[in-house]
Amino acid sequence: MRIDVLTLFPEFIHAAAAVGVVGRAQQRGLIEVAAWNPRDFTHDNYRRVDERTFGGGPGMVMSTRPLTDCLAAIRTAVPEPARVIYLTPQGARLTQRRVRELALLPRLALVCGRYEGIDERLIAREIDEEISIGDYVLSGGELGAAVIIDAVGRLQPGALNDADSAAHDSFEDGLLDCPHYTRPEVDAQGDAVPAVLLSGDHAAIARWRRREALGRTWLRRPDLLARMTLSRADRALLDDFRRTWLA
Ligand SMILES: NC[C@H]1CCC[C@@H](CNc2ccc(C(N)=O)cn2)C1
Repeated sequence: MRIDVLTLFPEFIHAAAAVGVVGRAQQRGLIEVAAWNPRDFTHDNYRRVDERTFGGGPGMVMSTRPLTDCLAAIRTAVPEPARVIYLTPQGARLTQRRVRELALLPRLALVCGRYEGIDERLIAREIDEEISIGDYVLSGGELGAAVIIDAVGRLQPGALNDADSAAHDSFEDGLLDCPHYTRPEVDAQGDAVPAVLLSGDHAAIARWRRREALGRTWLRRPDLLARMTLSRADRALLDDFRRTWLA
C-alpha cells in the first residue's frame, strides 16, 4: 500500500511512520509512506502557504495554488489512483471498520490542514472523503494522518508477527480487549494473576478472555455492545460475567 501525505511538516510524518510495526512494515516493503510539502510548490520569495480569509475575521486559510500543484504532483507520482482523504473535525468519525476498508485500498493520499483549513472549492474538487479521528480540534491534520497510517499499516498482511498478533484481535470483533498480565504471578501488593491464566487449559483461558472482553465492553462501552448480535455462547459468557459483577 502506498500512502502520500500532504503536510507542512513532513518530518513529523516520516518520524511517526519510521517506528515500530509501521516502520518495520515499510522496511518489509508492505507499505510506502511519502510526505509532500506544499511549501515546495510556492513561487514567491516568502514561500507563502497561507492567505487571509474572505469575509474577514481572524485566522488564515491555506493557499489554494500550492495545494493544487502539490496534489497534482502526488497524483502523478505513481500511476495508481489514490483515495484522497482530508483530516478535519468536520469529517466522519474514524472506526476500525472503516480502517479495515481503507487498509484494502492500493493507495491513499492524506491531506493535512493547518490554520483554518483549505478553500471549500478545493474540498469539492479534490477531496474524496473527510475523516475525523475524534471530537476535538488539533493544530493540524498530521496527528490524524499518523493515526490512519498506523491503523491501516499494521493491518497490511505480514506487518504483525506472532508477538503482535494478539493486538490484532482487540477491537477487531467490535469488543474491547481483555485484561493482560505478566510476571510476577503475585505482586508486592499481594495481587495475583487470575489462576485460569496459569492453568495451561487453553480452552478455559480462551473462554475467560472472551468473557472479560464481553464484560468490559458491557461495563465501559455499552454502545458497542448494543450494535452487536451475540452468539448463544457469548450471551452465556456475558450473563456469567454480569452475575459475578452484580453479586
Ligand atoms: N476549523 C479548524 C480545522 C480546519 C481544518 C484543518 C484542521 C486541522 N486540525 C484538525 C484536523 C483533524 C482533527 C480531527 N478531529 O480529526 C482535528 N483537528 C483544523
